[in-house]
Amino acid sequence: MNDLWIADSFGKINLGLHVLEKLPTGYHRIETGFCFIEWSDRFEVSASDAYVLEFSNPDIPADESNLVTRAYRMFDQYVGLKNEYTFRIDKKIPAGAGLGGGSSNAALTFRMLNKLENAGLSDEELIDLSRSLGADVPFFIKGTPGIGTGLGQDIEPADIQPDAWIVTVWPGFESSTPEAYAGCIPNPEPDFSIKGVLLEEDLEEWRYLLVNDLEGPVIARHELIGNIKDQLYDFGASYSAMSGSGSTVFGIFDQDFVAINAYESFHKLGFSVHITRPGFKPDYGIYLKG
Ligand SMILES: C[C@](O)(CO)[C@H](O)COP(=O)(O)OP(=O)(O)OC[C@H]1O[C@@H](n2ccc(N)nc2=O)[C@H](O)[C@@H]1O
Ligand SMILES: Nc1ncnc2c1ncn2[C@@H]1O[C@H](COP(=O)(O)OP(=O)(O)OP(=O)(O)O)[C@@H](O)[C@H]1O
Repeated sequence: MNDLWIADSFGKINLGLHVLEKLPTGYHRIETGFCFIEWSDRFEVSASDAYVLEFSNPDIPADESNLVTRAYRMFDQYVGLKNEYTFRIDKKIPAGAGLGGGSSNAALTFRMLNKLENAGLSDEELIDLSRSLGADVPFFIKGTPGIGTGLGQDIEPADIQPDAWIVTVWPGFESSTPEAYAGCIPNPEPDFSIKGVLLEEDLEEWRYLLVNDLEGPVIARHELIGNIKDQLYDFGASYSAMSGSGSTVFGIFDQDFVAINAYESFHKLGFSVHITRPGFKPDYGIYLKG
């Protein structure tokens, strides 16, 4: 019988983001804090005669442009595949939402192929292979909360997963990453570092110190993102911000009943909303089904 392997592809949020400098390549040097959310896609993978990619959500293009296909082709090119595989993905994380769903899928594709093919590549080797696929992919391969510098791909593990509830609210539309960066004026010398605030300041202080430099220009185009942020503060969030280049907004709450009230209120309004437990640690296991 053909083995069926399952694993979860988790989303991320950015706890603050400084855009420091525009580089000659057009990319930007940044500093950001990455942590995990429980919102995840489910992968089911088995060996097959040819490569097949299927999504539960037909809106995701399952073609050569897909980050799973690009990771698959790259692994085949640089490492070599002995078998072909079918990937069935139950897609729950909204795309273009600032939650890194596509990047997380690419990272899990590398990790699954590495395991199923017994290729034995280290995380660092997988990270080097993945860099051209997206700025967020190395974080998802590393699999630990941390501070991202450079293009956001140099990850220094740090204990920054909030010991509090995270409510993530997707406003219902995509937000463009290139447009978000293009709308932002880099500041090479911010008054404080994201790392310093996340490691040294209490959660209650974050709203006065932390920023996401991409937020202003994106809110100027999408007022609803700013409204959701205000609403999360009204519901009692200790800290609220847009994640990455948007469109998702998150609120961090100290108390469970306050977080659950915010979650339920957004849910009633028809938003796609998710909640992450304090100190959440993703299960990075790849398991045989059955
Ligand atoms: C906003 C973040 O999610 C924060 O973690 C990332 O910086 C973006 O990650 P991503 O979506 O994986 O981004 P990529 O697919 O690598 O790049 C998309 C586009 O974003 C811009 N980009 C991205 C990363 C970076 N450090 N500087 C940039 O200017 C570039 O215009 C690039 O063409
Ligand atoms: N496997 C995939 N899952 C989701 N989107 C994908 C995938 N492959 C390619 N894409 C495309 O990539 C684009 C960005 O998707 P993704 O969900 O990674 O964005 P994001 O959450 O804004 O990422 P980031 O936070 O890294 O900017 C989407 O427009 C989508 O069509």
